[in-house]
Parts: sequence; structure tokens; C-alpha cells
Amino acid sequence: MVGPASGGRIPRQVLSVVNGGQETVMPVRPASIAGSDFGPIEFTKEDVEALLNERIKPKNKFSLKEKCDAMNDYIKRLRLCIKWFQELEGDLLLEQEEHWKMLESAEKKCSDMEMLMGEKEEELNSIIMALRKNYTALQEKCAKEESDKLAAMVSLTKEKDARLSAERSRSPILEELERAQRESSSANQKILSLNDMYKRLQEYNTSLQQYNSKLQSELNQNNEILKNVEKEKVAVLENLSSLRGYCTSLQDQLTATKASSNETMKLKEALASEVGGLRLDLQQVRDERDRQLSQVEELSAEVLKYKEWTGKSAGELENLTTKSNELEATCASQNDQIKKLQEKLDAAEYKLEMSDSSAFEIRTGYEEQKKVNSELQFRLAEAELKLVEGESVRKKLHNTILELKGNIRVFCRVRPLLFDEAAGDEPKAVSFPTTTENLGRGIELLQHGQKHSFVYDKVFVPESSQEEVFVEVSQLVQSALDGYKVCIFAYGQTGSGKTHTMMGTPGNDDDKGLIPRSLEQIFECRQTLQNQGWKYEMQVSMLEIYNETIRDLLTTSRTGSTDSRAKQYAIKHDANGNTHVSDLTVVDVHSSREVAFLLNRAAQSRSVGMTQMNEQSSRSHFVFTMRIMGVNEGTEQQVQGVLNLIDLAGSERLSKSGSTGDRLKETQAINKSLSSLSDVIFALAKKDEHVPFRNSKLTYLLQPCLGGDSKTLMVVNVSPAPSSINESLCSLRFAARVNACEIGTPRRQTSVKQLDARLSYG
Ligand SMILES: Nc1ncnc2c1ncn2[C@@H]1O[C@H](COP(=O)(O)OP(=O)(O)OP(=O)(O)O)[C@@H](O)[C@H]1O
Repeated sequence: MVGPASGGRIPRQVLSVVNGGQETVMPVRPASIAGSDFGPIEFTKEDVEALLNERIKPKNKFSLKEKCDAMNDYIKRLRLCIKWFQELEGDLLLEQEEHWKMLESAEKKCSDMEMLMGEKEEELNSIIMALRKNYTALQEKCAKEESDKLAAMVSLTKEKDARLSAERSRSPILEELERAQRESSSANQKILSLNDMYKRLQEYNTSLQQYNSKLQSELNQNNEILKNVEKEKVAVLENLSSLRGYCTSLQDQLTATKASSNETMKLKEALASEVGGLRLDLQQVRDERDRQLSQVEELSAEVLKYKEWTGKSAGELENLTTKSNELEATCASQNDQIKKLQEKLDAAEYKLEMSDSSAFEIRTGYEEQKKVNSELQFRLAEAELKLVEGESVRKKLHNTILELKGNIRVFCRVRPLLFDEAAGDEPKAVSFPTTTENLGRGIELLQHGQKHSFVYDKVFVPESSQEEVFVEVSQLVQSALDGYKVCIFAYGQTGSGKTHTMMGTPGNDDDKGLIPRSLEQIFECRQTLQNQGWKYEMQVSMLEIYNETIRDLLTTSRTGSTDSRAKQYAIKHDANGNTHVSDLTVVDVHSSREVAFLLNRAAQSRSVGMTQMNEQSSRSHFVFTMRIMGVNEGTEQQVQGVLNLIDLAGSERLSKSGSTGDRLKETQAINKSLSSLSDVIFALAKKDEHVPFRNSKLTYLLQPCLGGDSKTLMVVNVSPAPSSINESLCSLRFAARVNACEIGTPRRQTSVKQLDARLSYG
């Protein structure tokens, strides 16, 4: 395309056409050209230039004619163009005028603008001045910034250096960071899982709490029922005893009535025989009278005959008359006799009648009493049946209560401060919460100003008597008679009161411990249950585990020589879940006195020594076992219970006990077996597949009691002395974990088959 030609005025409308690779420029006036008769005007750039320069240089590539034609044609067109240019010029002139006018107005506007511009310039100048000022300020600032920048640059380089050194130390840090991140993520995961577990534990806890409250309410209900049953039992027993009293009084009455009836019968018989005799006498008298009358008649007849014989001698007549008078007198006296006899007979008959009626009365009374008696006998039998039923309900409820309470239960007993432990001004190390929730169940320990709280099934305060402790245990002991395996063991630091709790003080009735009290209860109950048809056989054995060796405490072969003590006793569990100790002395017992005698013997054989903590310290675990076999002849039911009462050796810290030599060996053996016991308990609590019963003689012996279907009670003994606070805390923590254990379900051993006669531990 061609721009405005230099030196000439170019029409405003010029078309640039590219045709066959050659560029063509056409001046265009759309209205006139588009509708012109000449068709499109074609000329080259040079033509246009020549036209504009008023020079035409036709090209030589055409023939002359063609060129002439083209020139003519071109001239024609040029003329047209000139014409159009002239028109255009006129238009332009007009336009120029308009432009001039516009220019004038523009100039005016320009002068206005200039004025405005002047004003604006002034304004701008002032702005510029201000800007300059700003600029100088900015420059100053900039210089300052520059210096700052320089300082920053210096610090940047320093930082860069530091960064470089940091970069160098970065890689190990990064590694560490990665490791830390890994650890953190695993810790996070752990936290998450712990949170999860915590949530689950909380849920479990709430469900346990709900379950616990349910159990508590069930327990309360059962306790209520038990109380009612006990009340009913008492009422029935009272009723029974009053019925028995009434029955005996009736029996007495009956025998008295029977005796009086017999007497009356005898009297009656005597009277009857008397009446018979009197009748005989009467008959005889009557016969005599008749005979006499006939004699009188005969004599009268003779008198008449003699009267007829008037002539006969007056002497004979007289004789006859006297005879007759005599006979008449005899007759009269006999009549009197007959009268008397009749009277006697009447009286005897009256008496007979009377005695008949009284005999009848007595007989009816007797019959009535017999009826009352049989009724009473019936009621007695009914009451006895009720009693048996009540007893079985009691047993059931009692066992349900124990099951609800859990088959491993924990009691805590705090002994009083001993004489040499007087606390002085020190604050009390042990206290007992008084809130209703934990009353009688809670204990608090103060260690280094920190309070540790524990809750057990029962907590006995120092003032609790042996009787109070036994009352809580007696139901468990009763279970052994009902056919359960029962295991009660005392645990605690040395000198904390285990032996006191289990054995008590010999020779002091009030201070008897759990073992003698349990035995008394068992033998008393045996007596009561005999009335219900139960017959019991009991066997006891006593052993101690000293330095991981079993010793038979009832062996008679021991004469103080250590050889018999060294005998190896093997513990065996049979297929029925019973545990036996080979060669152990087993004694049949029939009374609590017999057992007391054996206990005394065993106590003398026990390994006891003096430690810094206890003058009479048990250096071994003492295991008392009673096997109870009961048979009910009426129901043919058999029960097989086991009662294990264990006084464990006291745990103690070597540092504190000051043990050396043999004592040290003992202490180590004691601590090892106690830690085995805690391992077993915890494995059971965690429901581990493997429970390390075999790790010690004690745990292996007690395997059926700890791991199976027995009812187990741990009495944790605690000393209140501030000097023993650490040991007390350890014992209480262990007890708390035991309390949280859930091991097996107690099972009653009842059968109708032949019982195994050997003594077993479970
Ligand atoms: N409840 C109590 N009331 C009065 N005295 C008690 C009580 N408990 C323990 N004692 C006394 O405390 C002392 C230590 O008690 P005990 O011998 O029973 O402890 P222990 O735990 O069996 O010790 P070890 O493990 O060393 O045999 C004894 O003198 C005992 O009489």
C-alpha cells in the first residue's frame, strides 16, 4: 500500500489492490467509482507517481497500439480522475473552510486551554515543588535506605554465611526432623489409638458402671430377698419352736390323759370285779334266803302238822317255835344283808356308770388330742420342709450374692499402731473416707503430701475386731460346706497383721483369727445340717512353703531332724482339676477341738524368725486345707468343698528388713514367690493365654483356686505406721489390681457319684 505521496495532496480514498503479485493503488471515491461506467481503474504505482508528478511513462511491454489504446483509455480515465479531483478539490475547499472555522474555534479553545494550562502549570509547579521537596525527602530516605540496604546487605551476607553453615548442618537436622516427624506421626497414631482406647475404655467403664449399678441393685434386691428369707426363716423357726413346745405339752397332756385313762380303766375293772363279787354275794344271800324261806315254809308246814297233833308234846312244839324264830331272825338279818348288799351294788353300779362316762370323756379327749397331735406333726413336718427349702434358697441367694460380688474379692485391714510406732506429731498416714459412697470401702494414704485413694470390697479400720472381720468372711466359709472351693489368703508387708488376722492370738477367745473361727462355724453348721439329712466327712492337711520347698506340718515322722523336712513333696493336678501333694499327711477330723489341736501342732512346726520389722515373723507361706465331703441321705446328693486358708509370708524390702545370711535367702525366696503370685494375678487379669502358675510352688499349688472356679478372697493387711508408707502403698496398689481381676466363675461341686477320697486343694 502506498502512504501519502510526498509533494502532493493525496485523495483521501485510495484503494490498494494486490493483483497477480503486483500491488495496484486506486484512488477511490466510492459513490462515483463503484457506479462508474469505466469499471475499475488499474494503474501501477509508478503510473500514479507519474500522474502525481505529471509525468506519464507508459510501460514498454505492450505493442504500441495496445499502448496507445491503453494510453487513451488511461487518459480517459485520468480525465475522469481530474474531474473527480476537481470535485474533490471543491469538497476539500469547503472542508478546509470548515477546518479553518474549526481551527479558529480550536485556537480559541487553545487559548482558553493555555490559560487553563497556565493555571494548571502554576498548580503543577507548586505540586512539582512539593514533589521536589518530597523527592529530596525521598532521596534522603533513599540514602538512608541505601545505608540500611548496605547494612542489610552486610547482614544478608552474614546471614547467607550463617545459612550456608545452617544448610550444611541442615541435612542431619533434616534427618533428625524426619525421624522426629516419623516418631511424631507414630506417636500421633499411638495417641489416636490411645484416645480410641481411652474412649473405648471410657465406654467400657460406663458400661461397667452401669453393669455395676445393675449388679448393685440386683445385689440389693437379693440382699432384701435374703433378709426376707432370713426373717421368714426366723419366723418359721420361732413358729417351729412354739409348735414344738405346744406339741410337747400336748404330748405330756396325752401321756397324762393316757395314764389317768389307764387308772380309770383299772378302777373300772376293779369296780366291775367288785360289782361281780357283790352280785355273787347277793346271789348267795338270795339263794340262802330262798333256802331259808323254803326251810321256813317247811317248818311252818311242820308247825301246822304239829298243831294238828295238839296232843303231841308241848316241848317239841317249843323247840319248833324257837327254831322257827331263829330262822325268821336269820331271815331278817339276811334281808338286811341283802339290802346292804343291794345298796352297795347300787353304789358300785353308780360308780361304774360314772367311771364309764369319765372313761368315755377321756377317750374322746384322747382322740381329740390324737387328732391335734397328728395335725401338729403335719405342721411340724411342713415347717421343717419350709426350713429346708428356705435353707436351699438361702444357699442359692448367698451364692448369687457372692457371684455378683465377684469370685475374687479383696478386703483391706489396717492394724492399729503398735506401742513402738507411736506417731507423735506426724500427720496420720492412713485415713478413711467418710462419704457414703466409700464408707467402709475406701482407704486413703498420704505419701509426701500426695493423697492416694483406694476402694475395695471392704476396709477394716484399726479398731475392727476379729469378730467383725469374721462376720464378713463367714458367708464365704459357708460356701465350702455348700460344695465350693474357697480360698482365703492374707497378703501384706511383714508385720502388717496377716498372722493376727488368720490365726489370732492363741488362748484368747476374743482374738481368735479367721482360721479357728471358720472351723468352729463349719462344725456348728455340720451339726445343723445333720437335721436336714446331711452327713459330712472332713479331712485337713497343713503345709508350709519355705524357700520354695514344701514342708508337711502334720507329719509325725518329724522329730526335729532336718532329713524328714527335706522330703520332696510333689504337687500334681489330676484330670478332674483336683490338686494333690504326694505323701502329705491328711487327717480325718470330727470336731473343731481336734483341728485346734492340729493347728497348734502345726504352729509349733512353722518356720518363724525374728526380723527387724517383726519379732515373730512368718518366714514361710502357711497353707491350711480342709476338704469337706457331704452326702445327703434323703436326696442322695453329694457335695465336695475345699477350704484353703493361707497366711502368706510377709513381703519386705531387703534394705529395710536388714536381712543377712539365711534371712536374706528366705527374704529373697519370699519376694520371688510373691512376685510370681502377682504375675499370675496380672496374667489372669489380662486374660493372657499363658498364666505362669509354674513359676513358684505357691502359685502352682493354688492354681485351681486362682485360675478356676473357686471363690477367692484376699485380705490385704496394712500397717498405719508412717515409716511403712511405701510398703503399704505397694500392697494397696497390688490389691487394687487384684480387685480389678475377673477370674472364672465359681462352680459348686455336687454330684451323685462316688467321691474321690483323697484330699485335694481344689
Ligand atoms: N488388728 C490387730 N490388732 C492388734 N494387734 C495387731 C493387729 N494386727 C497385728 N497386730 C500385732 O502386730 C504385730 C505383727 O502382726 P503379725 O505377726 O500378725 O504380722 P504378719 O503380717 O503376720 O508378719 P510376718 O509377715 O512377719 O509374719 C503382732 O504383734 C500382732 O499382735
